[in-house]
Amino acid sequence: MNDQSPPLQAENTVGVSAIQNGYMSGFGNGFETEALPGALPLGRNSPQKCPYGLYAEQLSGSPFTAPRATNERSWLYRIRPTVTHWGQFEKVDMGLWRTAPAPEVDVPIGPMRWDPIPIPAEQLSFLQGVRTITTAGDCGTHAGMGAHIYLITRSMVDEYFYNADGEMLFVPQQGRLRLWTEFGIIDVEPGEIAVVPRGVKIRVELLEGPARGYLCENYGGAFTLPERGPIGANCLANPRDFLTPVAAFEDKDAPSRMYVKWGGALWAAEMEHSPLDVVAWHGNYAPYKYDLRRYSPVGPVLFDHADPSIFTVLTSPSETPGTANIDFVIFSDRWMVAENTFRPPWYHMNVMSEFMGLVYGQYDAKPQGFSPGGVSLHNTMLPHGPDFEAFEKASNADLNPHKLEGTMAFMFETRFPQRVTAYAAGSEKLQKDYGAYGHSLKKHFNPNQR
Ligand SMILES: O=C(O)Cc1cc(O)ccc1O
Ligand SMILES: [Fe+2]
Repeated sequence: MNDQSPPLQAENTVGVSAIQNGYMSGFGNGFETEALPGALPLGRNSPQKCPYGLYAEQLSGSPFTAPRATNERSWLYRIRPTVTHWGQFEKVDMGLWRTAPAPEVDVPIGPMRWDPIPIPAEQLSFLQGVRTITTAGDCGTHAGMGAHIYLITRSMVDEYFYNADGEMLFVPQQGRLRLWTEFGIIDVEPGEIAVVPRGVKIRVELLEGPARGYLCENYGGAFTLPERGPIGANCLANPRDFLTPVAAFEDKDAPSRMYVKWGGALWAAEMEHSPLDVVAWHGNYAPYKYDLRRYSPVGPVLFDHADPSIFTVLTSPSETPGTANIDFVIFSDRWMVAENTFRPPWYHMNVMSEFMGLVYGQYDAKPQGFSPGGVSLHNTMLPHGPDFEAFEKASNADLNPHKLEGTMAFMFETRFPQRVTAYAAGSEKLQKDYGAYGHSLKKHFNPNQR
């Protein structure tokens, strides 16, 4: 190796190479991976006998007949097919997890904001620790979302779960998780996200805790990368930065519990072995993770503030072009350079509804009161924008290039109005006076001075 060769990574590249031990790089690729040599049948999906005495099972995330661009399925070669895991299911308590439609309380006609929900000392597994803040659309028609906070203080042990109601986008805010999935192992921490497609079995282990984060349960079209249009072939979220785990399996016989969220209810059955028994798999329907700090934002380089859609990481499309079921949008480190421009978000009203969270740092439209771990909700066609402090500061600031640093806010934006749960409406963390933040904005109008 030549001593003069450039460093492998640019100065501001985060972490190590995309191809890390245990992950494969790319978004929506047709992957193939095996945890035992030769476990993957060659040249066909369903041989008369699979290697190692495995069972073949197809997991279809899209209708069989979906166009190629949206057709998603994987073939799993497992110790036992999922039907063998199937015991006597009983409905169990869902805790504070809610599913749309959930018209529990009247939704206030105003902005809402919550301080971070504290993580209790009590033992909470992932399933016990989900607290729904809002629901939108109708899970039964595969439209809309649930927006949740998760609080985790213990690992799931011999407990497994899959969600038939939607795919799950994890946005960790505190603590590290290991998602043991049928497809392999994903470690995820604040600054990263993980997506578990509908129907994929998992066990959530707490690597470093306690943990808190946001969870978007997407009842609609699977998250995909947004079109880049005139931006071209690069920037925003680049496909190579998405990481899907290599196959890993448990051959474990032990009294276990299988939980399934199905039709808005939680069901549980006893079983005698781990369902994370997939020795090899191939296909394009699989969980993945992504480091949000790899996102390459594109924005106004001369003047004005662009629509937040330029910061879309993933989008869940609806049947209507351009009308997302959900957009997952981030506000991450970036330079603000626009001349003669009010640089923070403008005042606006939006037909889409906006659920926001903060992973770390400060959000420029709300420098105070919106804390990491907190939530804000700006519902369909309700006015919002910078608070007094943000407005006065931005309208009087020197417009030198300025870097917003150490910040990671995000938005789950959906085409549907969001309903607040009884839990969220009754939470003592709901900021009672937030709805009136607009009142402190001053009148500056002077007809005699342009
Ligand atoms: O309301 C918000 O804070 C989110 C948001 C940010 C932005 O830059 C433009 C529009 C928008 O809704
Ligand atoms: Fe907004």
